[in-house]
Amino acid sequence: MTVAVVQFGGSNCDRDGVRALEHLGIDAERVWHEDGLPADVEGILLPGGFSYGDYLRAGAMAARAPVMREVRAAADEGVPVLGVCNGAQIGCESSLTPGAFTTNESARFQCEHVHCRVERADTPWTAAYEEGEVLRLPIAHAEGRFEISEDRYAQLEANDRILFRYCDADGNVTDEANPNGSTGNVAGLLGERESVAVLMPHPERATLPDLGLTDGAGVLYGFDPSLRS
Ligand SMILES: NC(=O)CC[C@H](N)C(=O)O
Repeated sequence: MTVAVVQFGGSNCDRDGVRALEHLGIDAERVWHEDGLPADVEGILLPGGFSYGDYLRAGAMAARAPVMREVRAAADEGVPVLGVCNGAQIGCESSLTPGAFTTNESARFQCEHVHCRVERADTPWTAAYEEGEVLRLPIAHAEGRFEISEDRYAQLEANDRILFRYCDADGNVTDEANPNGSTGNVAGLLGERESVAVLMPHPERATLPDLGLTDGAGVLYGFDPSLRS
């Protein structure tokens, strides 16, 4: 299993992604977007950062890079694709996942630890957890507010595509526990296939024990569930 961590100009979590994946025993390599995906790619991580300086809208320009056509084709074949933070913004901008990530309610960049509730534990990205489990994860974004029209939100819920919601330490999904004003406290969601997911919190920054938090490792095991203990 080799995961391609796709680096755009301005990505800054690509190395963190590789380190976290390798810590879990998952082979990973950084791939410069202009070089295209390796032919034998088995997983794709769209890492966090500030691709193209977040100009226009965060993720908007990277979403239009030619490599994203390859990412879409791989996703359609069932290759697991995970977008983290700026990667989540790229995922929504390229319609791998519905909705959009826009400016935080605070209109500020927020770098803090939050709680997230696992909404379903029967997907590759969440099978390491219990449904309702509360995770402690870092966020670091200025444009993390998930927005979607009312009817598409209803569809998301009806199709059970919400993976994580911001919550308090006891798992209550409240306005106070919503760090950025996201619709429905949504912190992560699935694409059309369960093998495609995006989330704003950073699982790769909560995997290496030296960093203090390890709750994110379960998400990364989505690339290779056989390694999960
Ligand atoms: N950590 C990141 O990926 C940053 C996300 C994005 N550039 C923002 O500030 O919204």
